[in-house]
Order: sequence, then structure tokens, then C-alpha cells
Amino acid sequence: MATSNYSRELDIALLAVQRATLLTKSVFHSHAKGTLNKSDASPVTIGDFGAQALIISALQHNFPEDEIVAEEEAKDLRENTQLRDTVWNLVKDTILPHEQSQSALGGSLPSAERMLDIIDKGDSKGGAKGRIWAIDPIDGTKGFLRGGQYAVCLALMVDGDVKVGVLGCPNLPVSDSEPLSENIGADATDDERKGVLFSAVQGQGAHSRPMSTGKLAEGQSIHMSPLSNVSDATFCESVEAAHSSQGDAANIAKKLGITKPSVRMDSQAKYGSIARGAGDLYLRLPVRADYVEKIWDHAAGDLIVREAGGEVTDAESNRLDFSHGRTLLRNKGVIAAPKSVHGKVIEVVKEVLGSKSKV
Ligand SMILES: Nc1ncnc2c1ncn2[C@@H]1O[C@H](COP(=O)(O)OS(=O)(=O)O)[C@@H](OP(=O)(O)O)[C@H]1O
Ligand SMILES: [Mg+2]
Ligand SMILES: [Mg+2]
Ligand SMILES: [Mg+2]
Repeated sequence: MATSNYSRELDIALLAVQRATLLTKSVFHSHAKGTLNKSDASPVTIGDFGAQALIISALQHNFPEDEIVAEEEAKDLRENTQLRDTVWNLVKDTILPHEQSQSALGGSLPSAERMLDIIDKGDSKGGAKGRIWAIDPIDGTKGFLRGGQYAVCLALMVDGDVKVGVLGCPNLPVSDSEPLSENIGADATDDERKGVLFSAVQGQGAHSRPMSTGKLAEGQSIHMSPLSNVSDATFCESVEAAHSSQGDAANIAKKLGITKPSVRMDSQAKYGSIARGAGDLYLRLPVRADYVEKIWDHAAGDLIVREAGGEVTDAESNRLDFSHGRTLLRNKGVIAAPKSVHGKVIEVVKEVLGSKSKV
């Protein structure tokens, strides 16, 4: 097969994420978010279901042979027709005003019943062979519900390697040069200076562009900040204490000489922020030994940060390995940092986590 530059995959992924964010933005502003609790007690909303339906429909239209690993399933909607119809009303009303873009995505979905089957097309087991898309229709659902940061995430893996990654962050500033405000993870808005699409293709760098409802805006190159002294770093971490050990992170920061307070925000908006140099480090330190990270929570962000000149590994300095099914079975924790300081950060992470295991 001829080598691909993935330009079509990138365009479709950008348009699909952009369309899905039209839906999530309308739910973000609505009081009725149709929240359910899943079996692991985490929330899912009508926004998550609707965004997943729109993205999968776009992928199936363009790449019918590809497999899809997506976070949500339609079971709850099959059992509750009222909820199904609420999601369907959202999905059928989400139409890109730019006709060419809308038709590039295969137009509208056919029916509520078909929408459920489309949502369930994201049930691939993943793996090390072939073309597999990973979708997180709303990453940071808790942030989405709280009025904080969230991201619509899509990545293409080929033989277990991430080739294309797109993150739609409706509540992050458009401008790459706007410094991270300390309260960026709370009271977020999607007013006119907000809404950014981050993207990367392997070997082609990382880009950002303003989100639009029309044609894709022009992209511009983004880069990690050229940090030479790790003590100057700003680091980003999760809002939920259960997702990353904030005590360990504080210890690591102290040992690195970092005095700036960490910036807490939900979702892969953390990867996007450091990739554009607004913030430097992303630490996600294992809290529960039994929690295995999901591939859709990291695939797009991992490529975007690496293509922006960063390094992303787990806490033991191994690259994130997306070839073991729906989870990152072989990795514990995530450490994303500019190349210049990643080694130093890992050294301190090992010291802090290692001293704990000896207690
Ligand atoms: N226990 C535990 N440990 C680690 N990670 C977990 C855990 N439970 C859930 N999740 C996943 O965290 C995803 C959101 O990550 P964030 O970094 O955005 O966390 S936070 O919302 O800021 O707390 C979140 O993604 P979404 O479900 O898409 O929101 C979950 O997949
Ligand atoms: Mg979830
Ligand atoms: Mg997620
Ligand atoms: Mg999600």
C-alpha cells in the first residue's frame, strides 16, 4: 500500500469533532443534561451519547472498513425511549451550516433506531492490527457538568500507533499565547474568544485553529514551551483527586523546585494546553492500583504533545502503548513534559513513587 499523509483522515476528523462540539455546546448551556450514572459510578449525559453518534456516523460514511473504539454504548438509551428521543432530537438538529462540510460527513443520521446501532459501532476490542479510531465524545464529563473544561477527542491508530489526533476544546481560549488563568478549570465559558481545535499527524507537527461552524479555519503550528529550568514550570493536573494523586504531584513539584501553583482542569484540555506552551507539565499519577487508563482518554493528546516537541511516557518512562485493546494495560500513570526536562521529571517521579512503595 502507498504511504499515506493522512490528510483526508485529518480533515474528516477535524470536521467531525467540530460538528460534535455544536451538539455538546448546546447541552453545555442547557439545564437538562440528562445525566445517568454508569456501572462504574461515572456520569454520562445526552451530550456524550449525541456526540458519539455524530462522530461515528461521519467515520462510517468516509471510512466504512475502519474499526472504532468509543467510550459509550447505547444500552441505557435502548431501555429508556424518552432519553433516546431526547438524544435523537439533539442529533437530528445538529447540522453544520456549511453545506459542503455537512455533506462531507455524510449528512444527517437516518433515524433514532439507527442512531442506537451507530453508537454501538464503537464496541471494537481495539488491538495491534489495522486502522482503529478511538473516540471520547466528551472527555471530562464531570467538568462538562460542573461548567469547567471538557474535550471532544478523536484519534486514528494504525497497527497500534497513533497517526492522527484531534481535540476539540470549546472552553479553552482561541489564542495560543494567552497564559493559563488559575481558574481556567472552573466557571468556564464558550464566549467568542473561546473554542480551539488541536490536531496532529505523525511526523507533520501539531496545530491549533479556532473552532468554527463553517469551513475549517486555517491552522497554525504549536510548540511546547522551551523550558530550560524545570523549576520555572507550570504544571497541569486533574480536578478530581481520585484520578491523579495530588499529594504525590505536590511532592514531585516541591522536589523539582516548582513554586507556582498547579493549574487544575478536566479532560485532555491539559494535553492541548501544554502542547501550545500554556503550561508545561501534565502529571497523572496512579491513585488506585486497579485502575487501568482508557485509550480514548490519551490517544489524541499523546500525539499532539509529542508532535509539539514534548515527550509523553508513563511513570516508568515507557511510551504509552495503544496496542493492547481498549485500555493502556501496560502503562501506569502519564508524565508529559518538554523533551528538555522530561528525564529530570521522571527521575523525581520514580524517587517519590518508589519511596512510597517501600513504606
Ligand atoms: N479512578 C480513575 N482514575 C483515573 N482516571 C479515571 C478514573 N475514573 C475515571 N477516570 C477517567 O478520567 C477521565 C477524566 O480525566 P480528567 O483528567 O479529566 O479527570 S478530571 O475530570 O479532571 O478529574 C474520565 O474520562 P470521561 O469519562 O471521558 O470524562 C475517565 O475516563
Ligand atoms: Mg466517562
Ligand atoms: Mg475521558
Ligand atoms: Mg468521556
